[in-house]
Amino acid sequence: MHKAMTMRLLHPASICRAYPHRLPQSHLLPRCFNSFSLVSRAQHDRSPDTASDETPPVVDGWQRTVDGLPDYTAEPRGRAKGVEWKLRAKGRNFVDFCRIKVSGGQGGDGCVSFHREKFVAFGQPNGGNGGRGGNVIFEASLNETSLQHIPHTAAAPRGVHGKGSLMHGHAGKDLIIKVPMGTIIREVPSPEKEREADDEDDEIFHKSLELGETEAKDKEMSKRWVLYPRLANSLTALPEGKVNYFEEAQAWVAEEDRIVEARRAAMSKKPLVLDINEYTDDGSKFMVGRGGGGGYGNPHFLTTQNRAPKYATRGREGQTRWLTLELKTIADAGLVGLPNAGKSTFLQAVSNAHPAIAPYPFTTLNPYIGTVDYPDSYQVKVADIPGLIRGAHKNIGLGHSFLRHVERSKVLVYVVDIAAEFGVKRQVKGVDDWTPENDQPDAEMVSSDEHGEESEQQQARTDPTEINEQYSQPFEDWKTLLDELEAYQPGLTRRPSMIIANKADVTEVAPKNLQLFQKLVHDEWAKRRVSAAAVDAASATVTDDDAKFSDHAIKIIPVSAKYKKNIIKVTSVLREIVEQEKIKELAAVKRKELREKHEAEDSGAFKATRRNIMTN
Ligand SMILES: Nc1nc2c(ncn2[C@@H]2O[C@H](COP(=O)(O)OP(=O)(O)OP(=O)(O)O)[C@@H](O)[C@H]2O)c(=O)[nH]1
Ligand SMILES: [Mg+2]
Repeated sequence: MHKAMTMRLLHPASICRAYPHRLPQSHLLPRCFNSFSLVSRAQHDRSPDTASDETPPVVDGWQRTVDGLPDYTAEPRGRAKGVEWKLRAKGRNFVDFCRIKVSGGQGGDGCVSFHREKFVAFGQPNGGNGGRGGNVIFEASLNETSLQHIPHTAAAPRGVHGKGSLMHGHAGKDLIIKVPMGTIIREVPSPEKEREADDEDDEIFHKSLELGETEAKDKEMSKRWVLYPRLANSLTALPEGKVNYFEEAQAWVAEEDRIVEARRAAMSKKPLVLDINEYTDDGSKFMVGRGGGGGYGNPHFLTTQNRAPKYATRGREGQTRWLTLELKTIADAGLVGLPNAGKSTFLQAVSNAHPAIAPYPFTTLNPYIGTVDYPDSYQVKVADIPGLIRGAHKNIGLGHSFLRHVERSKVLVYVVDIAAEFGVKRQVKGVDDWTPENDQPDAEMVSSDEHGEESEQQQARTDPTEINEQYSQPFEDWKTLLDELEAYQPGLTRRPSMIIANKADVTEVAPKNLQLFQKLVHDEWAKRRVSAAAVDAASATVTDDDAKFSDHAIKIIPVSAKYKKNIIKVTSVLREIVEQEKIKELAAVKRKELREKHEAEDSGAFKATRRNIMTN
């Protein structure tokens, strides 16, 4: 009985080793645990109850037909839950935004100690200083691609306390956290709630203890000072005529504290903002949490009058900051398109990347970067992002926060499915089933104009191609993309752009669609440029080159990403635009550097004159 109970508690692997003769034939399989599960599954398959079950058994992820063959018409289990599961943002292991609390390590405490030796009655003070606390440092790294590894709190280790015989404590080790290129670090105010809760906790603690006045004073003192045993008693009962050197030392330390506080306040006047961009070198380091200084050992307070100081200071607290980290991928071109437009297929066709490609929406969940290699070793980085859908700015679909990954791209590449037809491609189950019918206007609008809404709905139910010959589904898709980009960041669509009319191999509809699409796009682009120029002229504030509307006409290139047709043309056009933009950007950077240099020179001259005036 006892043996049987023990067996039940044992891990299957250990049972394998302990009782090999009790196992079925399958114990010869390499892993015991697998053998058990296989046996149980085999038994399950054989049992008559299971055979009569209404739902067919699932093996290797595929449902089985009545004959026991895999039913390839049914979706595999994992995939069936795909879209809904993804929409709930489950299973995402890519993090592009996070908040972190960094705190530098506290300094080590100084030590109170005196030299002890035979025949030396009163040895000199020899307590060592404490080591400084470790710093929290961010290091720009090309090897990181996500913020997943960033901890919620990062505290550097504290400095080691000083010891007797003048042994200084060593400094705490710096905590180095690698952050990917393209990360923007911003300091944010510390959450108020937490601070209040902390204060309350302290108060409750003090009240519960009901500390007496002297006890509370001692407690306060021990936060800053390390005192020799029974020093406090000797100070209170100081004989007349004796000087209290401890008060003198307290005044020095208070003065130093004031200076340190003032310096810290001056340094933290402006909240920290760091941009680790493409001009940052790999391995560059940025200190974000400074460690506190170490405490002084008692020799620090030695004077000609006071030969035996019996006090040392504690280490200072490290700097604490709350930071947000936002990763904005750096690429030369960003692919923007509806789900299933073929963005990932295009990336695979032009670059060395192998993103996931499948005929269901939101295959791509995380940005993916591919590099297009040209014969002369020139490279263009292209970022593939999840698909955008109408209403993404209202958090429909996967939302639009992932657009931060094309925000820094020099060129926007719209990928449009040129074979799209009204009501055909929108019947994909899940998210992509938007039609003009279920795009209901806002509740306020409904109440204000009920009759108008009715007639609008009636119109929307019919096929727009029947009413309007100029209706083009690819054009509507492209406009959706523009609207969503503008909703994310006004002015983003002014960037240099090109359009890839993908799926041009679908010859039944693509050529007809392309003609109408080209005409409509060119008209719309011209209209946008004119209105943008008018807005710029009205507001004289637009001086930045980036904010101006891109000066070239938008190019539309028919492509078949799946069959790799017209790829050379599209990559050469892409390179042309990227090169132009790089030249412009470089010129802007040089201008900025020159301006900064002049400013520095001017301020230097001013300082020199001031010094001259002071010395004269
Ligand atoms: N006929 C044809 N099919 C294509 C072409 N390009 C892509 N497809 C198909 O379109 C489907 C979707 O392709 P993806 O590359 O996954 O589309 P995506 O835009 O990355 O989609 P999401 O990642 O969901 O946003 C796949 O079944 C592709 O085989 C093309 O040029 N011609
Ligand atoms: Mg994709």
